Amino acid sequence: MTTPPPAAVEIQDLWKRFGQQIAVAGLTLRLPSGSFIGLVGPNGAGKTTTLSMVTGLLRPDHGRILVHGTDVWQDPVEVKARIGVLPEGLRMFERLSGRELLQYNGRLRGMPGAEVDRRADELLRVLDLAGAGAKLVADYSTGMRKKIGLAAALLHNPDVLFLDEPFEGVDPVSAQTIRGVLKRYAETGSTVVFSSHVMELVEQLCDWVAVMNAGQVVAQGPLDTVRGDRSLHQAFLELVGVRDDAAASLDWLGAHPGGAQ
Ligand SMILES: Nc1ncnc2c1ncn2[C@@H]1O[C@H](COP(=O)(O)OP(=O)(O)OP(=O)(O)O)[C@@H](O)[C@H]1O
Repeated sequence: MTTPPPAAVEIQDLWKRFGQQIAVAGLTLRLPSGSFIGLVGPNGAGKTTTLSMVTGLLRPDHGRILVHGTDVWQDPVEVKARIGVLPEGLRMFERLSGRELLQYNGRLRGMPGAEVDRRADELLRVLDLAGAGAKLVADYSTGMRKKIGLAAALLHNPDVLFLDEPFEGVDPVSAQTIRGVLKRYAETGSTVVFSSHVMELVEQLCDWVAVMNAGQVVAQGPLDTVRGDRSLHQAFLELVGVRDDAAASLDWLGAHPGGAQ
């Protein structure tokens, strides 16, 4: 019997409630180190809430989260030094240029200035932002914002990278660039955890998948085990219980025989 790889992230009985809404309901999850992990689930499943709690941005009501064995909420400084985060709806310092943003992030993390400059140059070049390094972040497009956010998350070479929908609103060329950077990062034995709605992308990139529904994990494991002999798309629809008849009651929609009503 082979021993399983150590956990990069271990979540035990995690709960989060917003008023009447239970967003995360007793979630338990183990994400192996050195894996490329896809977190999938329908809208409102609790992915962003979970990632926010795992990365120390949102305090859980209950439960425990360990990143490489360190408790996120008991020892946040140590954990935050080891992780990189690209949150959803990333808020950035809009009046800094892309390069200044990276320099600021690097200095905040205590890195020497010369090393920050060297890495910032390389990241800007690899992410096709070299020509936009002096442009204000406020003037960046959606895809450029994702890329500079990714650069900021990678700058200190974290052990684990958390990305909330990194490909949302990104064109195919930029998506390819981001994919290349993430693959290169994962090949070094680091761990990537990203949420996405694009099953094809998760299938292409990930070797491990966790499927969430209604605040809980309904499947987790190696990609091949979770999808079985189906596509991930099909497995996902079956796991979260797709409703084929959802639109049937919209009998007023379409067909205007006697003119529009
Ligand atoms: N700050 C908040 N206040 C109130 N309810 C919230 C808040 N944040 C999340 N929720 C609710 O918690 C549930 C889970 O939301 P969450 O954003 O975590 O889901 P998600 O899986 O990331 O969804 P999506 O795929 O649409 O981004 C939803 O019902 C949402 O309305």
